[in-house]
Amino acid sequence: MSESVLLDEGSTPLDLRFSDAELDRVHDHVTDFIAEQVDAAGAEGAVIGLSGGIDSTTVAHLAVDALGADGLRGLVMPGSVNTDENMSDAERVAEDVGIEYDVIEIEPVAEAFYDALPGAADDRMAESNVRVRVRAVLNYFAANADDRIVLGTGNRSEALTGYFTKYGDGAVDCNPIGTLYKQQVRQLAAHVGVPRDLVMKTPSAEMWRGQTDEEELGLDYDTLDAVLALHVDGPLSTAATVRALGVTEAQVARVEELYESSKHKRAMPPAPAELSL
Ligand SMILES: Nc1ncnc2c1ncn2[C@@H]1O[C@H](COP(=O)(O)OP(=O)(O)OC[C@H]2O[C@@H]([n+]3cccc(C(=O)O)c3)[C@H](O)[C@@H]2O)[C@@H](O)[C@H]1O
Ligand SMILES: Nc1ncnc2c1ncn2[C@@H]1O[C@H](COP(=O)(O)OP(=O)(O)OP(=O)(O)O)[C@@H](O)[C@H]1O
Ligand SMILES: [Mg+2]
Repeated sequence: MSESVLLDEGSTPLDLRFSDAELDRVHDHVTDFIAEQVDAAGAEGAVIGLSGGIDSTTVAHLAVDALGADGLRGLVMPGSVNTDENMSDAERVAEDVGIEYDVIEIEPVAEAFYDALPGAADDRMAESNVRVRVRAVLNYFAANADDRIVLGTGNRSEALTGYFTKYGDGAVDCNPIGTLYKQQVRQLAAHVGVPRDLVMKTPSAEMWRGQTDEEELGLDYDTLDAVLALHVDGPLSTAATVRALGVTEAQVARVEELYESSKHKRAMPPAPAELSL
């Protein structure tokens, strides 16, 4: 099946997909970026956490195109919430791209944190963010030990909505797909040969059982991407965005709220202005 047939399913409020020629250029731009980042760090290669989801799968394919299979090490890190299907997909991705990978059970590490601060894990988000941050520590443990950098898998849609854990999956050395909306990541995934079932998989952070990104965000990714592109990244007012996309004012307001409330995640931690003494 051709890529265009694969991705033509369903209708999107705004088509942000690249032409075939653009897609080749995006591929080369991103693989050059990965190679340059490793080179600039004077590192031997890169580390990536593999979840079986489309973002990490796409970055793994691009990184192997950039660095060769020896240049990338995968970490598959199941916790109590991850489904067996996702974890076996993550291993399948590592095998498909031919990289060495480790499978590390994170629950004992996370449990040590829960025991260290009794009661804090009663808050579901606090508990879930610990697992995400445990994975970040392990990524850096592997990177430090092997002289590698940590590849992020964050995309533009997640960055603009703050849909990541601060110093968790956001703790990385670079974000190769960080300028691409989710819709474009899906297209690039098909372009680099990611199997169809992974391209079409429902995005999930797997913070808790049954979680889906779209349910938690309150919008489907195609609508989110469209509002981000026209209103947050683009020049259109709320009213013009509503007219252009056929979305509701409430949907635009939701995107604005996500964007505004997550500004702190896109900035260096602030310090007071320098005092002249
Ligand atoms: N205005 C502000 N200025 C400075 N700092 C501020 C702040 N507001 C909160 N904070 C700090 O940020 C913390 C909250 O941020 P954070 O710890 O990230 O936690 P939070 O944003 O509450 O939760 C993480 C979100 O990202 C989603 N996520 C996580 C991981 C992976 C994925 C995925 O797509 O795979 C998605 C997750 O489902 C959830 O919606 C606060 O505890 C506080 O320390
Ligand atoms: N169980 C896991 N093992 C290893 N890495 C993980 C695991 N869960 C999450 N990660 C890392 O955290 C990143 C953020 O998760 P996220 O869900 O946004 O991406 P994804 O799973 O690759 O794609 P999707 O958003 O479509 O589910 C992943 O891309 C991966 O690098
Ligand atoms: Mg996921």
